[in-house]
Amino acid sequence: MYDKEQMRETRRTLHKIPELGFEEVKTQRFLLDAIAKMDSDYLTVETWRTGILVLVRGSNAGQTIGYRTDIDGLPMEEETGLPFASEHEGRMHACGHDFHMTIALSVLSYYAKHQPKDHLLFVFQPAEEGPGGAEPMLHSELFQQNAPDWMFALHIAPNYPVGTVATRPGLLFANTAEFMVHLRGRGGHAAYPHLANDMVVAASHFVTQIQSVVARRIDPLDSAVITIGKIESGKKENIIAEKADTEGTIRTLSQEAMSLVQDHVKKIAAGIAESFDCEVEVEWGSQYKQVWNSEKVESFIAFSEWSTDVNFEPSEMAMTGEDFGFFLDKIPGFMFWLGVDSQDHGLHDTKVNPNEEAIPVAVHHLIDYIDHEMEKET
Ligand SMILES: CC(=O)N[C@@H](CCC[C@H](N)C(=O)O)C(=O)O
Repeated sequence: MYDKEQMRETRRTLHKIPELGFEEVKTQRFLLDAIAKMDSDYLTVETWRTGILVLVRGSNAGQTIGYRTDIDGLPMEEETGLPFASEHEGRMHACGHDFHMTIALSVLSYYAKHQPKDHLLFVFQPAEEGPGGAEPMLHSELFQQNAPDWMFALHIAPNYPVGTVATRPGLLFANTAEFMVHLRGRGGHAAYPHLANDMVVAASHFVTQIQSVVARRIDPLDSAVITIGKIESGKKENIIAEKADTEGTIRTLSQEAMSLVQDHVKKIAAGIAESFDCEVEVEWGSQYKQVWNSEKVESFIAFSEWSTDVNFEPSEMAMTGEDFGFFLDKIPGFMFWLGVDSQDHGLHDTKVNPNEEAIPVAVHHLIDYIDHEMEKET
């Protein structure tokens, strides 16, 4: 198995080469090379787009256990100042997928040397941050040929200390929907607003008005979030902008709340077009299913509570999204948080710096847990 030093080196190499969803060419190459070096005659390695599926054939299999890691980075400029910071301009592993991949590779390298009793399917999935690799991968012939009986995955958690694993039965992560709103008016001179049709003002009203959906349309005992993460408009202080493009994401705990919010985003956009006498187009991007932990999570919770190597915390639901929800919609399993102690800078922060000590903790806990699950079946 990888030793601590190899884990650190692997993580740092991956950290330097973040790539966006379905562009993970270097990442895939790196992973394939690392897997090839494991040189085991009971591994079957197949690629699916920029992802990889590795089947570890068990010696006396009664089940197939799936373990998934995501492999893509984010469109962000890293500001950590670390010596192994991203070498790809405008790209960063700011959501821990470099950790996730390193952990998956390390666990795989262990089973490449110690043949498991059951089959293990390692899923290196592209495009979690968007446009979403899980859904098409799940439906691919390749995945279906080796579909696991149950599967699980982890996500780093900056708010928990190293050594902590946290999860809960049922809903863990929210339903998500990306949307883009394009407003088109008439540009002009800053001194003559009455002759133009200002899309900065229209977009500002849109952004403010949609916040009232959460405050006034969602049952206070339910929950929703609407975040506009990007606005693009205008060229100069004295030119009235003829267009504004906004991008946002909706998060809800229920599918009903999701439909309601989406409906109101459309209505408000139409209202803005009417009152500002402009054109509007609402475009929907990827929509992820909630992450729902099946009863299988109980075995992980019990095992983690009993283990002296980790500290188990019952976690709250989170408004983060994860396309692993598509796998869990069809296959029993669960997701859990892994503490990486980056309190000042969280996920999607240009300065997030998770503690690498969490990697061996996760690797050993995963191997112990998988071994325990395989022993139960004998
Ligand atoms: C764990 C995490 O941060 N996941 C992402 C998933 C992206 C969902 C999609 N691109 C969207 O923005 O709706 C997250 O932002 O929660």
